Amino acid sequence: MTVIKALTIAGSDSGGGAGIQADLKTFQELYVYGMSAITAVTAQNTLGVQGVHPLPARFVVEQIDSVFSDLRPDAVKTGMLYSSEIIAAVAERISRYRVDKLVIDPVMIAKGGTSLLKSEAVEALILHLLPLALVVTPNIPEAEVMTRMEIRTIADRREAARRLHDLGAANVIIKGGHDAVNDMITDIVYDGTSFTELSERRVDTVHSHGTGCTFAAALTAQLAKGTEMREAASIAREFVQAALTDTLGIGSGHGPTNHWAYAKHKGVIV
Ligand SMILES: Nc1ncnc2c1ncn2[C@@H]1O[C@H](COP(=O)(O)OP(=O)(O)OP(=O)(O)O)[C@@H](O)[C@H]1O
Ligand SMILES: Cc1ncc(CO)c(N)n1
Repeated sequence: MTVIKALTIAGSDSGGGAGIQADLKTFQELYVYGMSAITAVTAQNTLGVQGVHPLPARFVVEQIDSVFSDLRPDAVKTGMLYSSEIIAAVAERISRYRVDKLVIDPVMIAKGGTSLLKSEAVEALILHLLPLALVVTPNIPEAEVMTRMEIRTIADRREAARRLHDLGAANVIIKGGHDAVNDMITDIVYDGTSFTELSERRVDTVHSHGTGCTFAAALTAQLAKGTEMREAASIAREFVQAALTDTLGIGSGHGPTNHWAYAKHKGVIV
């Protein structure tokens, strides 16, 4: 049996719904062996983020080196990176290890409003990391910050995707979860040539903590297996839709999505 492996470089969410925990659960559900390099530890639950404690950049690098020197991953995902020091260090290692399947989820702000990326680090993310991306997966506010444009319509999303591609990301997926207007939620996938729209019915739930991490982790798992970009994005979309629909209903705030739901509904592992 060939074991497919993926590495997530991200922050820890003590509540288990987002960050490293969401990534590893998602990898596991999709039969990918999960590994982690933790950038920051958050004290977090369904009510919000109570504390953030970043790790030194050199210790993030030490974790990455430990993984690569022994367990070469088939794909790498980044999530919360917190500072420009951590971003520069991660980018250097991604280049050094010639990672060709890098998924960047440009995590900036938690749902309750806590910053997970210092504002000074946005430029570093764009300059150092974006050019290394096989795919970047911003939500609408993150895409607005990175492109410095306002995104209202699907045409705006396409323009933002073109700009992020021009900044160096080979593929761009702009997620539509923050579109409060429509009953359908549309993610757009841009490969530098053509656009694909992934539309699903909006799930009306407060239990949506970690959707972004879960989407990018499912995408990473599929890319690690060799699935092509559009198909991988479509499976990731399906994974999140199931995780939002078959809700766990735990916690008294914005609860986690259900990482078991996809396999349960499919009955088989893809
Ligand atoms: N209410 C919803 N119903 C259906 N799909 C949703 C809903 N909210 C988000 N999604 C989907 O979940 C994925 C993540 O999208 P979203 O825009 O919420 O990312 P995000 O803001 O980065 O997530 P997070 O809140 O974890 O930071 C996308 O595939 C999006 O289409
Ligand atoms: C650690 C961590 N990463 C990402 C997110 C975004 O959902 C979060 N809330 N916490």
